[in-house]
Amino acid sequence: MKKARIIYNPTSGREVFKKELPTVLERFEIAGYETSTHATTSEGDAIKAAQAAAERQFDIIVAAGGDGTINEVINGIAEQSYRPKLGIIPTGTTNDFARALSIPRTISKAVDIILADQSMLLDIGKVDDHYFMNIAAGGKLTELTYEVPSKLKTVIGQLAYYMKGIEMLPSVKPTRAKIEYDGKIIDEDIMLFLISNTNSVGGFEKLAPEASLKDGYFDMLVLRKTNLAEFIRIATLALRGAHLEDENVIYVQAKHIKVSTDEKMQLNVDGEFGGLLPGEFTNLQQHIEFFVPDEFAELNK
Ligand SMILES: Nc1ncnc2c1ncn2[C@@H]1O[C@H](COP(=O)(O)OP(=O)(O)OP(=O)(O)O)[C@@H](O)[C@H]1O
Repeated sequence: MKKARIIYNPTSGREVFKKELPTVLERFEIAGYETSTHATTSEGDAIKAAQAAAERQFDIIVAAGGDGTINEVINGIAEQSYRPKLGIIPTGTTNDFARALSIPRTISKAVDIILADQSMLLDIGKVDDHYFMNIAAGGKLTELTYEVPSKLKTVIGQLAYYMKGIEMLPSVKPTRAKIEYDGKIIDEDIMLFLISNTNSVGGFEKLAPEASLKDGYFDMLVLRKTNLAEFIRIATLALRGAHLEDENVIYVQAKHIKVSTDEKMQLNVDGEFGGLLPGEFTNLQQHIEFFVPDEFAELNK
């Protein structure tokens, strides 16, 4: 009998998963899985739980939560020699990775995808000694995401980021950065850089339109020094994916990237604080096997 470990964050999003857990377990049992669950208790707990599940040779791990929970589960298994397949039930406030995989937000539909048993090996990113699946970013602008209180995020979701962003825009200053990628160098004053594994970032679905989750490449966007008016113009273009032609935007694909800055700069990894730069980023091609819907599989043949 196949074994499934369900790791869920009971505090995630609107806290609805626990109520549906008995139904979810029953569906997995009917489909032939022996199931067990782990409710996460604090930050970092899903890392340990996922690592233990890999060591105990579970066939699959189901991660129910937001991007934070999925990030931790990935960090728990990325370095293991045996890595269970990963199913996602998006129940968080931010579910960028699930959106990139076209996984539905409804719990029962997300379970359908896992039980349909279609999986694909996908890329993840590594920065120094931790892993990410969506994005690593730096720049004064990205630092604002930590300033949104989590209560506020739960209540109004994505909007909280934008409100805080608009409030902080006038104080955003450029930073001198040296970015080495696959043997080339960018050495300029920049507003921000984004090293993206997926095309769906912070609610902007067309930010890195060519990003593929199996090609082994990051899509890197660098925004050169701009004034406030230019910045707002480019952000508006980015909403509909028309920013790549702008002379202030550098868009390249790379497997290996090193970033260092003159001033102290924080790194944001999958929406959380990820330490200070410098940082070295490596794309680990097709490193983890995920359950995906037909729609995603068709587009990513
Ligand atoms: N029982 C718990 N109590 C408090 N925090 C927890 C608990 N379990 C996990 N966490 C932390 O909550 C973080 C965010 O979780 P997750 O992404 O699943 O939910 P979310 O609702 O999308 O969160 P966010 O408000 O950060 O967007 C996780 O990275 C983890 O560190």
